[in-house]
Amino acid sequence: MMNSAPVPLPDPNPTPVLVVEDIASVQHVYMAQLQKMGLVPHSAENTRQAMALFAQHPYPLVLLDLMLPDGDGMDLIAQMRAEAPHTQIIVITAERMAERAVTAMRAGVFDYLTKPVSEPRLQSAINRALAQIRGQRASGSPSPGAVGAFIGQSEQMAALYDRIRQTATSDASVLIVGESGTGKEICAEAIHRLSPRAGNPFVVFDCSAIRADRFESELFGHMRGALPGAISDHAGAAIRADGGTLFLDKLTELDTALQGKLLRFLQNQKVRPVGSPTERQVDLRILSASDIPQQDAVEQGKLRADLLYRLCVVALHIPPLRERREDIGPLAEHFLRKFAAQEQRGFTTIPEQTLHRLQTALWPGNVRELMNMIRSAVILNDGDALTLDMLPQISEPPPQNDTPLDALAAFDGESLAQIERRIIEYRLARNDQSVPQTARGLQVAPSTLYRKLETWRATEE
Ligand SMILES: Nc1ncnc2c1ncn2[C@@H]1O[C@H](COP(=O)(O)OP(=O)(O)OP(=O)(O)O)[C@@H](O)[C@H]1O
Repeated sequence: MMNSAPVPLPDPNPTPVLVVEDIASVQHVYMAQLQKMGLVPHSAENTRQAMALFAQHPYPLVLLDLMLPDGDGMDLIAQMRAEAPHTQIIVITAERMAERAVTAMRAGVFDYLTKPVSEPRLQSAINRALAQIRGQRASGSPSPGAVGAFIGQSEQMAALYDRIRQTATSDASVLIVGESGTGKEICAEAIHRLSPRAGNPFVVFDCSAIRADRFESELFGHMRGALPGAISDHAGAAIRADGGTLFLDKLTELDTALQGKLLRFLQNQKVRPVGSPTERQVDLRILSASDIPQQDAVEQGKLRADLLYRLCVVALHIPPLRERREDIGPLAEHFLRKFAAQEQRGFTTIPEQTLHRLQTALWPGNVRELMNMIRSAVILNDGDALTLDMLPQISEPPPQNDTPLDALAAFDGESLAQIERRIIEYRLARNDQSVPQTARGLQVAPSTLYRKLETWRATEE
């Protein structure tokens, strides 16, 4: 019997690597080396090609020449790190200037090699970068399982990514529920990009921006002359999305009469543009989003129950940012890098004090609010560190739970139900009787409060 050494099994998911190098012979050497190491190399000759490939696939590893025919590789570093903060970049350049090496390392590159690079040196740098990538994945720290444009590895978000992956392969309708700015649109886009329809269009239909008299023309399109001002044929959202995904954003802001029309269309997916004599069958996957929990929306008369059943085969909930504070740091760092690169500012760090304040703020506008605040701080300031004085709009942290025990004595002798009622009524009074606002503050669904109010009213009658 032959006694051979065990042959390593091929890696079922080989790592794709982007090689950005304009000299064909050099590019060939790197590609051969990467293939020998069981990796999958893709090549780009210039910054334009590199960013086009990178936009399709944020490569975990990039080998990058700095002198490219259409630009400086340093700009690519900034853009790639802004798009995909966990990508490892190995610079291989003929430039020996120490200053450039320092700048590149500061910009976050993994290694800086000068040409000519020996095979063992290159192999060792690649192996170390791969170990780092594997380490990140194993430790679960930077976005191992994140989907699409999402940043954040809290337990809640990791569970959401799993559900997104599961639902992506099906053709079922998905309703995405979450407060404004939590990432419902990027969730919908991630589902589409992971689905078998990814090669076809993803079209957003913003229900809040539709005038009642334009609903059909926006959704189904119109023929020239069919409406005042219709100077040419117009393809509606349903036709533009044919074969792909139609995302109905801000669903509950659609007038309920129009919701009936939408339901009829969803039942047969037949489109007749305004003014057209003929009907056309389309093939769409429907995703939709609401910032009100679905049952509350039905109870409040903002969503027809029959439409909900059609649109919500699966419901996905995106938690508000205040319920996943561990995501705030990675998100803030991502936005800081991204906007610093975009605005050509030198920001690289968020000091502990700023981070703490970001992590304890309430963020009623969720990730969008955090993003906009960092963007404006970057535009209006410069420096290395994002200091607190650059974030004047940041809200005060919620008061600590240090209610003096004496204050609680006011509830002595009352049942838990009575105390709850007093607190709810107090908060409602402070919020001008707004149930949604009070529910947000108490971190319960508005339906919970509506039900309680109803019960109290009934017991008083
Ligand atoms: N987890 C996240 N990681 C990175 N960017 C995020 C994340 N969540 C939201 N964003 C960004 O925040 C902004 C708001 O996200 P998005 O438009 O998807 O929110 P939304 O829930 O659809 O809001 P609205 O209900 O107001 O339409 C976008 O620029 C999006 O890219």
